Amino acid sequence: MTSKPKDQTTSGAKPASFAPVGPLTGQITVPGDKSISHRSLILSALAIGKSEITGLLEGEDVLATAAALRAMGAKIEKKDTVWTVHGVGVGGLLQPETAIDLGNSGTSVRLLMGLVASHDISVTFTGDASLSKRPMGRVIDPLSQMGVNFTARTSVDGKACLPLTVRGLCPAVPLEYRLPVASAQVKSAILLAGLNTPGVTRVIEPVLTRDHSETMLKGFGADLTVETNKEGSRIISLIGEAELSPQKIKVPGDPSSAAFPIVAALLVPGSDIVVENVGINPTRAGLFNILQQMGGNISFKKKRAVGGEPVADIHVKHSKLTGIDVPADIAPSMIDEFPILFIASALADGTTTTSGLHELRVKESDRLHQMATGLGLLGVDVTEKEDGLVITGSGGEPLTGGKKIKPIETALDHRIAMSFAVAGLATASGLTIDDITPAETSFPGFADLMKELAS
Ligand SMILES: O=C(O)C1=C[C@@H](OP(=O)(O)O)[C@@H](O)[C@H](O)C1
Ligand SMILES: C=C(OP(=O)(O)O)C(=O)O
Repeated sequence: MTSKPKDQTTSGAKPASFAPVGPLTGQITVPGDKSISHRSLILSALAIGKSEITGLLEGEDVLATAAALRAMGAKIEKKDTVWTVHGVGVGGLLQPETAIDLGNSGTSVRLLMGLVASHDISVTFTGDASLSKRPMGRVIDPLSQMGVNFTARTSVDGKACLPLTVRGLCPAVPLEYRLPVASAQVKSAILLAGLNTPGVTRVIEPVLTRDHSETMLKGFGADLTVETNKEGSRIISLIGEAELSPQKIKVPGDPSSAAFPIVAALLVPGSDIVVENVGINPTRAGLFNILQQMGGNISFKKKRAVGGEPVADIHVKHSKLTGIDVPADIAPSMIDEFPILFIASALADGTTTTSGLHELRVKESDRLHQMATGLGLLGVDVTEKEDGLVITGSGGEPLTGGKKIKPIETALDHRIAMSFAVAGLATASGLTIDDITPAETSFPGFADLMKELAS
């Protein structure tokens, strides 16, 4: 089982202060990609035989996925730097003995709901205060159409939420499903359910989202094809009752984690850093593109492929940034990077507008609201709209919030915590966030790494 979930009322929250530092310099690496790490463990657990994973993100979210898979029969262990997974084969998951606690991790719960849906087992999932508020109907709806049965708690606003129980069906009914929301988690849940389902499971994706599941399913030997129809939608077809063969996987550094030191280096005068071995898959690299358009001096060195994913060393120098209109259609390729983009925008010259970001309201926190509130405390000119923020930046002048203001609330959200940690470097006299511990979900060692860059 996972460690005890953090809860806002009883947690061991650790406030932390971040203040201006000298130039950031040096070469660093960031922890492994979270999305690829979850999928590496899940697909390895379904292969027959031993897979080996290096570079796995050892953050709380991924460790929660590992614990869940162990509870369903996979043997997962770490020796030196290598994780080995002895898979049970597609269809071979066992009934866990107790409920599975997935802590703060939306990806874990949504992907695992799909995974267990086509097994003849019944699994109860729980999570922390943040995960328990997030909508699960988006996964329950398609999987129910496959004949799977769910019981979920209904939230006060009528949403299906954790705790929930999935009663899997084997064989499930194959599904053709058009995604009503741009979500790689929903797409992946359906494809994972399709692995143990006879016939063809098909997902129609009108808006491209991160494509790691498709790439990795093919890499493990699944019969999966992707076509684009006349309207430009992707049609992903998977032939079920698949046999997956074990793999050796190298997980690249997470672009969503690299985003924090990269924006910090853009903001702190005199900085010059290289973040090595970062994934630059176009379905994930929207932030880098936007920062370049804002005037960020960001260049990609030694571009190469690692395990089917494009990777580069990213060189960043301090830059004067200019506000821009961020097109709504770039959102899926930088969906987790908006909090840190808002910090960059708060220091840019001119106004940055964002739109089409309803999804940000149902992440680990309501990210539009948390960011607008925190930026407001720092004296930033920010307007919260229904689907985005409008921010007029300081033109590089330090933000005026200081130690006198109350701690910025992070609401169990790692990206909010790390974004305001970076903002602290660009204040006149520092700031305090109410809890740095959420960073452990995706970026263990975040605060130490930032200190290392400043020393
Ligand atoms: O599939 C994934 O690994 C993820 C998909 C995204 O969520 P949505 O599918 O809800 O957009 C993203 O926000 C999350 O951090 C990871
Ligand atoms: C939204 C995120 O993750 P998850 O949905 O897995 O909790 C994130 O990492 O920003």
